[in-house]
Amino acid sequence: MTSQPTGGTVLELRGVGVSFGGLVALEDVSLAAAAGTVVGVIGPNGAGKTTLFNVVCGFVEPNAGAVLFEGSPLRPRPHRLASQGIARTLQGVGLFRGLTVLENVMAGATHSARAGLVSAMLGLPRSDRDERRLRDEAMTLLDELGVAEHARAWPDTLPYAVGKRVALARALVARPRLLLLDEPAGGLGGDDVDELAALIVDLPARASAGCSVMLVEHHMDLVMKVCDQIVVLDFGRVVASGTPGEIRDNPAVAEAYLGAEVQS
Ligand SMILES: Nc1ncnc2c1ncn2[C@@H]1O[C@H](COP(=O)(O)OP(=O)(O)OP(=O)(O)O)[C@@H](O)[C@H]1O
Repeated sequence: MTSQPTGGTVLELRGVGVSFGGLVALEDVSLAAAAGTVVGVIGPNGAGKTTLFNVVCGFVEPNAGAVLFEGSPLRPRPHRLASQGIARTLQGVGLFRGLTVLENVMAGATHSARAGLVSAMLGLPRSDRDERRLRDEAMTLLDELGVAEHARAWPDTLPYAVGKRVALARALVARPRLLLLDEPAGGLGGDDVDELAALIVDLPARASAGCSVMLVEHHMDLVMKVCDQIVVLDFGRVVASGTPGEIRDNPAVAEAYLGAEVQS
């Protein structure tokens, strides 16, 4: 890996290491995610995938290496992530139960609204124009993701697959330049996974606000379908990276998964 940021690289990890006490969760991990692409991070259980995401989000501080976002050192702060241009969806759904679907999506953009939902919750004055703009943006996203009819519903009443889409809308409303998807297909059935794949493939090229995508996923079928580049972790190290075709044929990948159940 070069020491100069390459043009068009949105996220770069250089020699990142993370230890939890004596346990090495990531060791000398280097990877680069090109702008406008979908990058998959795969590997058996305990390989370090979630830890890698947590490093990018600032939940875990690496004890070695560097993280660069758009060529500059990234000092991620979980509470400021959206304003730094990064959004993340969680495993499961993770919507706020006390807010409607529309309010949940609006809450994803509070950093960009001069006075947003947080102000509203705190009873602070806010600009009607800001709120209208945010509401429109949130509705547009729900519409794009095919779940606008649920805008006034409460999260608890939603079918699981709809909840996942709402969570995606909430992440997208902040117009991230990098979107981290943590097991987006988890808990979804076959048809829903296919529809999700189509949505993910389109994310980098969205007219309103395209973004690069990095995803952690056990669902191999989805990974192979949507990713431009795949990074394979095993015991905290990168054991392979390449296109889906290269990864499929890589013996080191088969070895990493030997004995591990691969969901397809
Ligand atoms: N906060 C923590 N404290 C101690 N050990 C941790 C912590 N977080 C992760 N680990 C350990 O680090 C290693 C990597 O875990 P991580 O959750 O990143 O793997 P993963 O690839 O996401 O696994 P899975 O596919 O099961 O979610 C594991 O051995 C895990 O037990």
